[in-house]
Amino acid sequence: MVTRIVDLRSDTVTKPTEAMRAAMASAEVDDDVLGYDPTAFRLETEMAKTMGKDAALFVPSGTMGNLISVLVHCDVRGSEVILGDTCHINIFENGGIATIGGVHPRQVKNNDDGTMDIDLIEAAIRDPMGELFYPTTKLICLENTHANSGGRCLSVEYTDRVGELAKKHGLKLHIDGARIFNASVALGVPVDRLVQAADSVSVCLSKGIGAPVGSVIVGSKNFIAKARRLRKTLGGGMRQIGILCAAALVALQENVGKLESDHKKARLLAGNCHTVLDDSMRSPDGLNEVKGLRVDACSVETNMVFIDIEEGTKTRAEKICKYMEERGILVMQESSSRMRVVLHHQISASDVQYALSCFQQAVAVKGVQKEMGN
Ligand SMILES: Cc1ncc(COP(=O)(O)O)c(C=O)c1O
Ligand SMILES: C[C@@H](O)[C@H](N)C(=O)O
Repeated sequence: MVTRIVDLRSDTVTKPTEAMRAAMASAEVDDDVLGYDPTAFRLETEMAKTMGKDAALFVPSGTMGNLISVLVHCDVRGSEVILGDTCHINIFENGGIATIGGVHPRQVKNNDDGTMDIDLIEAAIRDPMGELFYPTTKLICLENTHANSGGRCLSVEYTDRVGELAKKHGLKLHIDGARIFNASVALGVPVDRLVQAADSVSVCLSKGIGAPVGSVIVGSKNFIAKARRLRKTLGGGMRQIGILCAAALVALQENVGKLESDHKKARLLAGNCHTVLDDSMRSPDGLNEVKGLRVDACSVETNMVFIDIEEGTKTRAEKICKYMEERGILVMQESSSRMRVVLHHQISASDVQYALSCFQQAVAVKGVQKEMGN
């Protein structure tokens, strides 16, 4: 009988802490459409300062944060945005920038590390001489950390170079910073420096930061004024949102300092990276030593681990996920041969060891071994 659920599906699954619930219950609130909810104002002021931008706006989700940001930058018909082919905006947001915003996506291949080659970005910029035929390039989007690359971090040097390219061509730069704090902690770069080159950033508070709901977009005062209006257009203008913002303020205080521990737990689960020299990061064994599974432990930079089923094994991800779920461990199935686990502050080191042992059993169990031809 399962007595405890170890939820590794995502860092979006965390439950509000008692401190968050207490803050929600006592939050000072007002109508944020007719004026300013005072707690929302506090959160937005804090986030603008933290991110090094002039203004900020609370939004219900990261998806809406990205949509609003793209639509503010791409404000004329026929606009085009350059973005990665495996980025969240392109894969997981229902194509909202096109279906709702009429913005044309111009995909550039994402590299394994989440970057796009800068020369390919530049090659994707439309030549104004062809304006009779071409959409108009208005925006470049980056994603840091890059989720579909396994939570890989974009360096500040790379981000600055893309920013210089955008400026050179009169374009804007938006960063989908759903997990920007994870990148900041992993890189050891202050978050405001990491996004310095960006005109706008969408930051999820409901992921590793652990708030129950919400994201914040940051940018110039003029950008945020337009974003506020667009949020209302999209139905995101909400009334006494101080109840949600109070939890986010607590989350920012409580959890940014725990992100490094989330990363360590991810490395513990993934296993040794052959290039790791620091023994404090070594783990005696990890998923990368489990026969039948393949994990690139060296690509684990933050809180995500992608787990592939080795070539030649006949088991499938859904079988392993089911086996794990029967033991109280929830894992995200990415495909028939790929699974993802995401670490967060409500996963303990003992949970990690339990998950590791269950994965080992899952691929050692007779049925699976037989299928694996052992
Ligand atoms: C990289 C990235 N961007 C944006 C989002 C969207 O955030 P939300 O789920 O709050 O809409 C997510 C995940 O949810 C994400 O992983
Ligand atoms: C699934 C995806 O939309 C979500 N952002 C996650 O990483 O869990």
